[in-house]
Amino acid sequence: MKAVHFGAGNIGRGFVGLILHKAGYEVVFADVNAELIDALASTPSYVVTEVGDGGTEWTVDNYRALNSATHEDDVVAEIASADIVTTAVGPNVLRFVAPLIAKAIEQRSADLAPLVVMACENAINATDLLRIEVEKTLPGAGAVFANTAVDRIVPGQDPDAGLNVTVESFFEWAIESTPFGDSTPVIPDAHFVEDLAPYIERKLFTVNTGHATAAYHGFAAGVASMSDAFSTPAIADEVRAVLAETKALLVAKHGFDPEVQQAYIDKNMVRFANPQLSDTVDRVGRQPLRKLSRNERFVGPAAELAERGIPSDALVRTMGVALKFDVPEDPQSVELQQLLATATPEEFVAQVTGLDESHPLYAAVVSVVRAHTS
Ligand SMILES: NC(=O)c1ccc[n+]([C@@H]2O[C@H](COP(=O)([O-])OP(=O)(O)OC[C@H]3O[C@@H](n4cnc5c(N)ncnc54)[C@H](O)[C@@H]3O)[C@@H](O)[C@H]2O)c1
Ligand SMILES: O=P(O)(O)OC[C@@H](O)[C@@H](O)[C@H](O)[C@H](O)CO
Repeated sequence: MKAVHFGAGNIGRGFVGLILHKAGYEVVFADVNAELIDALASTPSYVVTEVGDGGTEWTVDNYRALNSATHEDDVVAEIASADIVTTAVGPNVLRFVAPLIAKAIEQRSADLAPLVVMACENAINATDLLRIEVEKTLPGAGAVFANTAVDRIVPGQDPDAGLNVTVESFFEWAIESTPFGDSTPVIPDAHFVEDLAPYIERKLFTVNTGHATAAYHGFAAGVASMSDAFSTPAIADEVRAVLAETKALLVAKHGFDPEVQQAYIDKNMVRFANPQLSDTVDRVGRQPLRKLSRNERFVGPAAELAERGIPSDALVRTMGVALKFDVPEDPQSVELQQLLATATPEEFVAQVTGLDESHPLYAAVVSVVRAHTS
């Protein structure tokens, strides 16, 4: 069995690559980072170290690595004969890998089972976004496209770690089952669910909303590490406040038992504060324009709460604090600061959040942007 995985970064090596390896797949990593690909291609194995309860060490081998910028045809040929193709490149990069997947589907022998395509990104229905991009060059692409929700905190790695990755011991990979019919792939560490929407929304609007809230309040308070941010009582209070709001939405929308959702929040508060994970507010707050966009972890739940007449004050307050995120190495942070300096609050809200003035959340968001810029 063979899987081609785009994005040999943190989650690629420390989560998707590991789980597919454990499931018995030969993994072909494809990435545009030449140094990383050269290192993988010349190293027969790397180690994933899990920290936290029940953590262990895994050695990943039986992989190959290809540079998808310089060896596009080779990558296409690998996908054409693979069982599965996965991505962990970031939602904004899916459009760049899609043409390779489209070419591979076109070249694929009719004797093979359909290719399984799964995007493993922090975005709602990321595989659907990938499918739309694939179908721009190959309308009606004949493959199995399955959405997934991936959860494991994999921080930026120590530069001396080489290919080895330190991750938290917790992980969850939920995959929608319906696209597979009766030929679901065997991936023992994943679980297949009929309706992914509650899983992905619970994950994104709890784990990622809470995480980003700590990152932005932490950045504003001059705190660099995520564990320090979570051990600052005022920041932990802000996280609890936003998660109380997203809980109200998840309970109302998906019918989650409030006590079960509260237990999920409490478990995540412990995960977030794991002192053995050296995670930074710069990583967790990265790409603030993506994080402040319409269907993402703040505007998404806040908009739905406003539509239901339920308060979202802590979410909106955090959006205001996110505007302070000023990290010169992060191109979206630079763009955010330029926009704040040049656009009116109304223009900023329309462009960044996609809310229009008739939306019940619009006035509150314009108001925090105005307070920030005046
Ligand atoms: N790190 C985590 O804790 C975590 C957890 C769950 C989900 N995710 C999601 O996984 C995705 C990747 O995150 P990450 O933390 O691993 O980031 P990362 O920066 O460590 O890895 C991304 C990799 O993608 C590669 N890449 C960029 N453009 C590419 C292209 N056109 N073709 C092939 N490869 C390309 C980069 O070179 C890099 O190696 C994101 O969507 C993120 O939200 C991350
Ligand atoms: O990857 P992002 O930029 O969408 O979000 C940053 C972190 O919140 C994220 O990577 C988490 O560590 C991860 O989603 C945990 O499962």
